Amino acid sequence: MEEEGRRRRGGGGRRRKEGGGGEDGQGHPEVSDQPPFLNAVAELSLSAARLADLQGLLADLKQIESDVGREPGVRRGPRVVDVDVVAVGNVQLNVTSGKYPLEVPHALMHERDFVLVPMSELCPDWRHPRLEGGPSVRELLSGLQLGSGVAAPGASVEAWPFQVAHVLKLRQQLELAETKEAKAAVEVAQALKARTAAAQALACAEGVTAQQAATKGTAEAKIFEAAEAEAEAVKAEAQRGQQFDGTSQQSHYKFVVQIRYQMRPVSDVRMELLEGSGYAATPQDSFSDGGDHLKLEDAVEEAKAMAANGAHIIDIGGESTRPGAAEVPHGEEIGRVVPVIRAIRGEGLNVTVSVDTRKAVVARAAVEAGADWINDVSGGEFDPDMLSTAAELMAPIVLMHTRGLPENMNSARHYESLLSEVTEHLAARRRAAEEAGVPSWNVLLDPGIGFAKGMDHNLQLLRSCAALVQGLRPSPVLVGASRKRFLGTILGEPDAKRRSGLQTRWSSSSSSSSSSSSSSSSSSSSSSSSSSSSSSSSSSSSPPPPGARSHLARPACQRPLPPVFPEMLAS
Ligand SMILES: Nc1ncnc2c1ncn2[C@@H]1O[C@H](COP(=O)(O)OP(=O)(O)OP(=O)(O)O)[C@@H](O)[C@H]1O
Ligand SMILES: Nc1nc2c(c(=O)[nH]1)N=C(CO)CN2
Repeated sequence: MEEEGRRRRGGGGRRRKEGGGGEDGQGHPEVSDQPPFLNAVAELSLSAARLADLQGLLADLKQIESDVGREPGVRRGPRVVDVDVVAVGNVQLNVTSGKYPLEVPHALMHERDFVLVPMSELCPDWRHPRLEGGPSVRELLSGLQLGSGVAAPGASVEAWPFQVAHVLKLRQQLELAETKEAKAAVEVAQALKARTAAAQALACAEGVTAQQAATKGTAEAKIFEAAEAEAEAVKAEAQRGQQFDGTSQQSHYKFVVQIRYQMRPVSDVRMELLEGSGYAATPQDSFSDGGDHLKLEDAVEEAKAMAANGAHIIDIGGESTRPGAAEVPHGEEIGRVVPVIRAIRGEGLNVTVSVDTRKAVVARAAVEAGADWINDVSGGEFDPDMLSTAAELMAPIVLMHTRGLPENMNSARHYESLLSEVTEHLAARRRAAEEAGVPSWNVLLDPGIGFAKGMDHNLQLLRSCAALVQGLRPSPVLVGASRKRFLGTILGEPDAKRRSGLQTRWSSSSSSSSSSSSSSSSSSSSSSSSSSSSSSSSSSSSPPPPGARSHLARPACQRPLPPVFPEMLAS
């Protein structure tokens, strides 16, 4: 009761933020170790029928949560979406029976900064009908210590997590609708649209384009469609001149709904193998395709085979990044990559097409030809126009860690503290990208395995993937390790083409630690190097190559999902 009494006096005495640990005031432990949420509130007007059946309304909200993909889990724990009724005008309700008990206003709304901050923009003068003195949202907020990640209204946008800034931006862009109700409904739709930003980040992490994500009937697409339908319905009702709250005092029965989307759990951000990193339109220059892909048709066939074998990302490069490689003039580079990108796009393959280039003009030509994202091994440092070009193209960009140029990077391998130097460098590159106008959700970071790094550095970075992901959150982290030289050293396989077997082993969950790569069966064929050999090789029973370490052979990757490196390599 004491607890309850304190809670009901308002925000002044209690200073808690979700995720702060302890209990939540309702006997549910807070789950502090979870990814951040995108928080929004929206105000809608209720129809008379809805007002008479608020539990039915809650049931519908629960249905939306489930449609979006929420599954039963730990109370207050990670959830992809949470839609709560915050308040309904000055209604006070506490129904404890039924499938969905309902307390209105929401029992904890007055002590949640993530509710009060957005609410203070929407309806700062709404008064809590149950708390002593009927404090307004403004007053409740002023008595509350803000948690990190939530800024006071009016604070600079930089202080906000990017998701919230995005919601704000959308709100500013709102057109004035004819009626208050329609405006509110459109606003919900707009706020939900903010999710597309997150969708894009997820799409990057999952190796699909945002466009594909939106057309795939994903959670994001569904909720957005639902919100738009709602907006249309309310608009239509408004046009018919109906009242929505069943009373003549519409503003009393505004219904405030809180919508929280949880960002993808960081531990779940998948480390993509940069499939096909050796797949270049430049046979003489490519670091590991051995000159197999001279012809466009071969390149397309290879791309098809890779996609069929579960590749999520196909990286097209027209300039080798191998140590010592020389620069290719940009016109020539464009001539190498653009036809391949066009041809692959023409095949309609469900893969992310990445263009591996350090040059802005090449990136532009490639994106215009259909590439989904830019992969810049110089982290945007080689060409001063790269980051602004990515911003202008609204293209996601992979920023990789390296030092110097491919010509001299091998002489820049001294690190005092590898992990922190790589992490700090990447964080600085991300800041530079943001300053150039690239939204942070369009940035992917890559530690650059093999770039200004020796064998031990590579292994240390791979073992530290979890720390990298943690240190670089919330950006997706991408790792390209397939067929690199250090793997050949470990496996005793100097021929890059034959190293594809390592990937095969990773991807073959049924293989035992002693089963080996059989890329030899296909590596001599011009159209089946790289990951295309994986399906044929899983049946192999040839002995492990000399020097193969059993821990690397641990099966982990279940196609089509790519492996998570930390799980794979941490011993
Ligand atoms: N105003 C309200 N809005 C939403 N749910 C409510 C409300 N009042 C009571 N509930 C009840 O709370 C229960 C748990 O809600 P939910 O599953 O959204 O919890 P949660 O997401 O873990 O926590 P919360 O929503 O409090 O952040 C539901 O079964 C619902 O019936
Ligand atoms: N982002 C990224 N791009 C690459 C990488 C890599 O590891 N990461 N490796 C390559 C071949 O050495 C070529 N391109």
